Amino acid sequence: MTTLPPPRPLVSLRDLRVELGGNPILRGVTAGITRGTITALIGLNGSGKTTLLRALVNEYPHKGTIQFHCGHDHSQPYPEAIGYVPQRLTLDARLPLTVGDFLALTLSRRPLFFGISKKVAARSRAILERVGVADCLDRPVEGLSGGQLQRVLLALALEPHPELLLLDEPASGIDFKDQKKFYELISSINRETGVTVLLVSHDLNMVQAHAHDVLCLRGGSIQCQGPPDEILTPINMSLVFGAELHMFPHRYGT
Ligand SMILES: Nc1ncnc2c1ncn2[C@@H]1O[C@H](COP(=O)(O)OP(=O)(O)OP(=O)(O)O)[C@@H](O)[C@H]1O
Repeated sequence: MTTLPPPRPLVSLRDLRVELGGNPILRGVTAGITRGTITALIGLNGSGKTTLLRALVNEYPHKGTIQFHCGHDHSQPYPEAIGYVPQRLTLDARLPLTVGDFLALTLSRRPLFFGISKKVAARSRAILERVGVADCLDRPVEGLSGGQLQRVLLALALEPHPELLLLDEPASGIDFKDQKKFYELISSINRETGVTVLLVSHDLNMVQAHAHDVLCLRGGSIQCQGPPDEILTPINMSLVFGAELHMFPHRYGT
């Protein structure tokens, strides 16, 4: 019988604590995020999921340890090896940016008033093609649907080659059909590039179908962690959500 090597964590959290406004939000989180997998972070509203993601990108000061097992320097204000798709993006409608302008602001090292170089325009088109929204390049960001905007943000988060992709409820506000497609896209990017994904989700069906590992937060502490089949049980879910939930095996048609 062959013994499988133990999973290698990309990130180890040890006794991670975050206080916001004088209140303890994360209360000693110890967990590992396995390299190359999709880990779903679940829990009630206010349990600290976004706070955990923000601590990972140094947006919130923390106590305890966040250790990245890779060669990159993660002490920078916003580590380059991390891609982030926020829960929501509030844009000022008075600033009519096209998707191309929006991407160029991040991809280009020169001010937008000098125009967009051919290289940046080609790169923008290529990264939009990768997530299936190349036709949005010349459209105003404000006019995009929720699903299109999330794909544009995902395209940006994948630049240039993150080791860790943080997705904060990336499919909230998207209709069921586009949600399913969005999760499938994330799965295929994870398979093709090997990027490690930490994904906040309230959709337990999608978590069961696409995550390799589930991390459950309750009141700022880890309630349980493990593969979906072991974690998404009625007993665990009543501990995490305080409500009786029954999961049924996923049967998506192709
Ligand atoms: N800047 C802040 N100052 C003070 N308290 C904050 C701040 N940001 C968040 N909180 C509080 O921290 C707690 C955790 O918030 P967080 O956004 O991490 O929860 P969440 O699990 O992501 O919730 P949701 O599912 O609703 O997005 C909440 O009680 C929230 O009110």
